[in-house]
Amino acid sequence: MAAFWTESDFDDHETVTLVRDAPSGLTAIVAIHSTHLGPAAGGTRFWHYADPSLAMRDALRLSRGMSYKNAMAGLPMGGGKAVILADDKNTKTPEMLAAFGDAVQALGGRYITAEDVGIGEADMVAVAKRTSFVSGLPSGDGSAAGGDPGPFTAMGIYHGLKAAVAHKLGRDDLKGVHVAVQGTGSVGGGLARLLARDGARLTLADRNAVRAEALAEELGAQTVGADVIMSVSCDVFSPNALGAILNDEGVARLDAPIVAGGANNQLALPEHGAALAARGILYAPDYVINAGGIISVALEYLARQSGEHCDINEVRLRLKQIPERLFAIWRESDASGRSPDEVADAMAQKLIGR
Ligand SMILES: NC(=O)c1ccc[n+]([C@@H]2O[C@H](COP(=O)([O-])OP(=O)(O)OC[C@H]3O[C@@H](n4cnc5c(N)ncnc54)[C@H](O)[C@@H]3O)[C@@H](O)[C@H]2O)c1
Repeated sequence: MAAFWTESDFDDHETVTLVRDAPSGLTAIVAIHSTHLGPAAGGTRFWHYADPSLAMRDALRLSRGMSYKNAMAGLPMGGGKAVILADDKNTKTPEMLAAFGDAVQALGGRYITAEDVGIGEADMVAVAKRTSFVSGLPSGDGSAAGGDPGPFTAMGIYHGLKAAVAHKLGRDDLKGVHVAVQGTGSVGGGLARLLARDGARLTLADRNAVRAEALAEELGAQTVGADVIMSVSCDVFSPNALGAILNDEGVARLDAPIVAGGANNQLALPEHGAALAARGILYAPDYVINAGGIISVALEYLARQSGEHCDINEVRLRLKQIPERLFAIWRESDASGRSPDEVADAMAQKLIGR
């Protein structure tokens, strides 16, 4: 693999910091893609990578995604992302989190961190002991936004999925609309509960079959194996597990007129957005539909900085605006013939001055 600084993912970043703390064993990358709209906000991923260059690539792609996501969500935040390189036993210690907090503090507020895959609320509380540039902290009595972003992400996807059904199928409700949900974790599980409440017909799959079956029993849904969920004949395929599932094979397997779900980086390559459009499948760009979590953590952070309480109703209001952005993208896509992901990227790049 070429040196990371020659990679195309690298060269549109403002700064990329490699953090090493020998006493704690911490190795981390903090990628700041853009601070054009405000401090770079984006979570910290804790993951074991077979090759460190894959960690760099992940950080770079995810931080650029955060710039686009924050801009399209109308937040006064730029985009960044941190990756902590875990060992093969996923050893995570308080010393490591403290050293990571010190590294975030040393960036002086250019990067604001939060939870991501492998990092939970308790970890953020540990990081917050060393830096104030943290969000996603527990919200206490539930009257304020903040804490685990998963439920807010799920709520935003629910609104966006309804918008997709209205745009593509001309339906204002979800009664009997068949949704195939890939991944029933924090986001997919929360989404499935909201869809069930509206009378949607659900087919669920998770690599952890026990988890999918328990949720199916609770909601009166069906389950299928994780290897076949993408081929289920349905109205909406909702990816809420892994990225890069919309590759040549994945796009060919789909038997649904809509793809609307929360997984980050769903398109394996940009050309797969065009491949979906060529098949007549409506795509809800991932970073637009899954912005609910960052909306919550960003508003929590901004409120805390000004010594205020973040009103959960303000977050709910902003989540309800996700459909407006999607409709604008789809209208532009219909008018121009460009795929929705291409339209969304162009809108986001304009917003961040690129
Ligand atoms: N949590 C958030 O607020 C948030 C925000 C934006 C985007 N996302 C993205 O949404 C996705 C899900 O996040 P989450 O927080 O729900 O994670 P999670 O770990 O709670 O849930 C993910 C679920 O997917 C399952 N899974 C993994 N591989 C699978 C496969 N091949 N087939 C079926 N199921 C599989 C896992 O077993 C797990 O149950 C991720 O791509 C994440 O990056 C999450």
